[in-house]
Amino acid sequence: MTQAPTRTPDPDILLYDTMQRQKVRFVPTAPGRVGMYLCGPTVYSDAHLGHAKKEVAFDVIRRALMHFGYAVRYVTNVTDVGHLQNDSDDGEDKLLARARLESLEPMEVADKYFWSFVRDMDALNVLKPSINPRATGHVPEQIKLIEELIERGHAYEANGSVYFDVRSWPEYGKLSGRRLDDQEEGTREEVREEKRDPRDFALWKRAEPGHIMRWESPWGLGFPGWHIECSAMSLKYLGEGFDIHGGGLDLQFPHHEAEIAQSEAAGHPFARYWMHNNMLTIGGEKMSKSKGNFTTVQDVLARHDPMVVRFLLVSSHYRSVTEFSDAAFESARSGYRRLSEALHEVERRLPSAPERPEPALLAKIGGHVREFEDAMRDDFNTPRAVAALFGLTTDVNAALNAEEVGREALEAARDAYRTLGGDVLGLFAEGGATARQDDTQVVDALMDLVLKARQNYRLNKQYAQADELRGTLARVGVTVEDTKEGPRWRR
Ligand SMILES: Nc1ncnc2c1ncn2[C@@H]1O[C@H](COP(=O)(O)OP(=O)(O)OP(=O)(O)O)[C@@H](O)[C@H]1O
Ligand SMILES: [Zn+2]
Repeated sequence: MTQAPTRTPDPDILLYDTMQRQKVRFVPTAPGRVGMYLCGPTVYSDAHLGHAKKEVAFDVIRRALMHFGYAVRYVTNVTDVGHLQNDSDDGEDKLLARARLESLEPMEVADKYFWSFVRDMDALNVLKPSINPRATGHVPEQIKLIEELIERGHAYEANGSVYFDVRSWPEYGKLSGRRLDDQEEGTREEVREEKRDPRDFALWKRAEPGHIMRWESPWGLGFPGWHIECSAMSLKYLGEGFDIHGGGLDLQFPHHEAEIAQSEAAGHPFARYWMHNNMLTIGGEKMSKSKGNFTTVQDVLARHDPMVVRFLLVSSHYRSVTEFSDAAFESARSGYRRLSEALHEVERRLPSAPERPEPALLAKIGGHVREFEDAMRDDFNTPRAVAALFGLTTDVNAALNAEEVGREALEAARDAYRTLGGDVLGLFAEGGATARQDDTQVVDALMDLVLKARQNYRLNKQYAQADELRGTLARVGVTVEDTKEGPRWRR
């Protein structure tokens, strides 16, 4: 989704650029337009709440840029090949391992977890990407980039695999400041011998016999390495020197370092700003699949309103750690309720609000809007932005409790909640769990009535009418069964 800008692009946005290690003023290459790339999921298992923190963090950044008048092209990839276990150059492909475990085709695994990811992100009100390219759909682009690197002397073939020659690129390590890492743990002797330097990383891997995800290449049958897809796809869809590249802090090294080296060494200027989200932790440790200390987004959503989950995530800054705990959910729930109840009260009163001048209240509301925007201009400081919404709520509640508030002030308050809390932070979405719960109650009550009516028809031997009711329900996918305990329905 690329929203048409509604205001002149704001020139005063500061963001923390990991490369420059400081907050800098954001100046896009094309005035008013932002190209943004985010490293997306490896689709081999359900997303956990840590993944959601990253997605929500960058969704808010995107929404804020849109709010500040920029048209954003937001590209995030789907890794469906090449991500090997232990994130190294050796080991089994994460998708293949999963496919064997679940007796599925690798592409079934990719689709299953891709759609599960999409459902989770929809529930959390994360905007859909403008482009959502898959690694397997861009193998020719990856091969071309690897060929360019070989031509320029920055990559070499060894035994059907191709490695990036780190020693040929002195800038390698400039993002993370790390210069040495041998990444050799768990690597087979054979792979170690293939590399000229232990830091070299795979651009292309020879497919061992039995490896089913493989493609023809100038180096024989194989598959792309994990890092190269992001360079190939971001450059393809956003162009050289695109604006913002995002991802989790843990991806800085080796993944982002590799992305930069292999793009720039091939002659393609890469991202101009690097943004990294910090981790969601549990008991102080990073939530991660491999540690097994994770809670899936689905499990969380089964217990909590998605808007409360989102509120919890935006209540801490994207560069801060978010600790996952029952207490954190409890406080997010009460915080979110405070805001949403005030908004609902404002909207409830609006249709019958009187016309009356309230300059003092309007000025207060305007002040909170400015505080919110200033916070978001300052490296997307969502905790300060949320505090501004609480400030707004204190003033709005005081006015609502004291007197009948006029239309103009109520409209200003509603717009503040809907635009800042809704459009920018992505809160107050329709159809959140609260709404769903209400719907379930309504549907249950209606179905009770319908089944009682059908029972009455049957008692009165009006079988045609009883069957018609059952038929109508069947057409919308509801089955009625008669059991000893009475009729039951399911869909
Ligand atoms: N706990 C977390 N908090 C924030 N972001 C996270 C967290 N875990 C993973 N991410 C981000 O999600 C993306 C995908 O991560 P990845 O698939 O490696 O998840 P993971 O749980 O760390 O898996 P593994 O333990 O197998 O490495 C990365 O950008 C990563 O930074
Ligand atoms: Zn990436």
